[in-house]
This record gives sequence, C-alpha cells and structure tokens, in this order.
Amino acid sequence: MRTALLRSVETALRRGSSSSHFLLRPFSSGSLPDRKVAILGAAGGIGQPLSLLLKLNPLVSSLSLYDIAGTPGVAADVSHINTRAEVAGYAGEDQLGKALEGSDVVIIPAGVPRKPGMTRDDLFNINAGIVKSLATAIAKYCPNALVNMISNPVNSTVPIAAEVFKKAGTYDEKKLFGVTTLDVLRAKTFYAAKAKVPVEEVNVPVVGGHAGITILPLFSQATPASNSLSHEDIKALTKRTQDGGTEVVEAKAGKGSATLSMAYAGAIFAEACLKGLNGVPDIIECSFVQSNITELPFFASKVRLGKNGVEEVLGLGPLSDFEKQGLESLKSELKSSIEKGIKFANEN
Ligand SMILES: NC(=O)c1ccc[n+]([C@@H]2O[C@H](COP(=O)([O-])OP(=O)(O)OC[C@H]3O[C@@H](n4cnc5c(N)ncnc54)[C@H](O)[C@@H]3O)[C@@H](O)[C@H]2O)c1
Ligand SMILES: O=C(O)C[C@H](O)C(=O)O
Repeated sequence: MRTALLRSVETALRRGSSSSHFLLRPFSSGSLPDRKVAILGAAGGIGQPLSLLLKLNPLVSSLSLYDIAGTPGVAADVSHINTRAEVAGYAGEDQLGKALEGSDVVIIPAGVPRKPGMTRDDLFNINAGIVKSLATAIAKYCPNALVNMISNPVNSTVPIAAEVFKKAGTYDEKKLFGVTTLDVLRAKTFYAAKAKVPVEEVNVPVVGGHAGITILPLFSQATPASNSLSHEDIKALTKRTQDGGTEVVEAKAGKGSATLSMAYAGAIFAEACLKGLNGVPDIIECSFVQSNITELPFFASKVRLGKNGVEEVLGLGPLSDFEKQGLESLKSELKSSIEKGIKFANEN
C-alpha cells in the first residue's frame, strides 16, 4: 500500500520543478508514464556516465544504449542497478532501428572529441557525417522523438539534423535541441564562486551558441544578483565560461574533452525534456533551437518545454552594454557555422 509520503513524492515528480533533483530521491513509478530514452554513442566518454545517470532517473522506463561497439557491456553493467528503467544494449548499424523504435527522447553524444589546439569546428569533418547518418535513422524509426544533440560542433550539427529531417518530411522545430546545459552549469559555478553566493541558488542564462565567443552568458541577469562584481570580474567570468571546454581539453592533455560534467548536463537536460513531455509546468532550460529572437535561424536562449517539446522560445531580456556587444560580435561566427551545417546536409 502506498503511503501519503510516496504519493506526494510521485506528485512532486510529475509536477516537479526544474530544480528538483532525481538522484537518491525515493520514488514509486506506479503512475508515471512509460518513457523510452535512447543514447547514441552510449559506450563513449559521455555516453557511459550519461547511461548511468539516466538509469537512476525514475522518469525513464526503457533505456536503449546504442554505439558502433561496446554497448552490450555498458548495458549489462548498468542493468544491474535496481531502478525502474529496463536497459537494452545495441551495437552496430544493423541494430540502430531497434535501438530507436518507440523512443520519446534520443540523446546524441556520438562522435569524436577535441584534443588540445583544436577548435570544435575542427571536428566537423568527422562528426557531420556521423550526425547525418544518425539523424537519417531517427527520421525513419522515431520521427516524433525529442532529439538532444550533444555532438560537436553543436552550432553546425543541429542545422545538419534539421536539414535531414526536412528532407525526410519529419522536421518539427519544437523537437530538435542543441544541448548547451554545460555552458549554463559552468556560468553558475564560476559566478557563485566569484560572487560568494550559494551555488545551488544561482541561475544564469547563457545564450548564442556553443563554441568560443558564440557562448554568451548573461551575468547581468544572474540571480542572486551581486553588486560586489566589477566590470573586470564580469569580463573574466564571461571569458572563463566561453573557454570552459578548452580548460577541460587542456587539462585532459589529449585524452578528450568534458565527459563527466557533460553527462551530468545531458542528464539534467534530458530530464527537463521528460518532465515537459509529462506535462510538468514551467520547465525552462537554455538550449540551441530554431529561433526568431535574432536574425539567425538557430540560437540558444531560454526555452519553455512542454508536451510537444519547445512550447515557447523566450526572449533575451534586458542586456548590459557589454552583453549587447558580445551579441553583435558572435553573430557572424554563428551564422557561418549554421550555414556550413546546412550546406553539408544538402551536398552530401
Ligand atoms: N554539447 C556539449 O556541451 C559537449 C560537451 C562535451 C563533449 N561534447 C561532444 O560530444 C561528443 C562525444 O564526446 P565523448 O567525449 O563522449 O567522445 P568519445 O570518443 O569518448 O565517445 C564517442 C562515442 O561515439 C561513438 N560513435 C562514433 N560513431 C558513431 C556512430 N556512427 N554511431 C554511434 N556511436 C558512434 C564512439 O564509438 C564512441 O563510443 C564529441 O563530439 C564532443 O565534442 C559536447
Ligand atoms: O570543449 C569541447 O570540445 C567539448 C564541449 O563542447 C565542452 O564545452 O566541454
């Protein structure tokens, strides 16, 4: 028999709040809807910890782990954890259809990561083709799924997927997301340390794209507000957020890029998508989506998530002069990365 406590936990889970945390909380999956999540690239540096985090999430009833190799081991391993999600591992292209069929959310961390000295755009030649073939399969096997794109360069891989979906006749701009959550986590972490405020209370929107100067944290809108930060502090925080990925790439010295923090960020964003699908109100996250809040066709900003994916692309809000300058400076790089993705999808 379910106790009042369990019932209230269930209600809280369904209603949720974007800040409630899925780790270590008691749950009963009794009346939660079934949700299948597929991870493409599940045997990789991000894919493995992301598989673990989603196995811990009671909103997931079926966890489908796909990679070109290595997934049976990852699947067997996480499947022993005594949580709701049933886990299946699929390896090799001939199993991709089965891995995708019936998915509500597909997360894509498939592709190569950076080494020191490389930009994210240097990954384009390899990752563009990988993303194109995975998007083609999504259009065929689960055209209604919400797609969470992690593979870099996100500023180009999201437009590639959009073009593939358009050609297949399945494109729904509400369902395609570039995952920029790690930029938000970094902005929150760095701001909290500098402003000396409790990190768990901090919110900072990050807009633009996901590479270098296209990453634009809006510290003028950070909460709790701080009046102890100078303009030089804000400039330094902005630069550190923009270079956060490179900081990790250099520290890993040739052994890849952010994997653990990215898995956490990917799990947060996937959970937000699932809550939206489940009808939880007021789920707001930053994401790189089709947008008309600037003249660019894709742009990261706060979005409200709902039963069909993006319910509303939220505006930028008031910007400081420094942020207005940052916004103008990022546009040409972001525009050419988007155009590069569109061109690739249409010519290959
Ligand atoms: N969006 C972000 O904020 C963010 C953050 C960190 C990393 N990334 C990007 O995520 C990607 C993955 O990073 P990683 O560290 O996990 O790399 P990794 O090399 O450790 O893992 C990538 C995995 O993708 C798999 N893969 C390759 N081709 C595939 C295909 N066709 N189908 C399915 N799987 C395929 C590989 O077998 C491997 O297991 C990189 O492009 C990286 O730049 C993005
Ligand atoms: O920096 C990278 O190459 C990986 C990722 O985009 C990140 O921001 O950590």
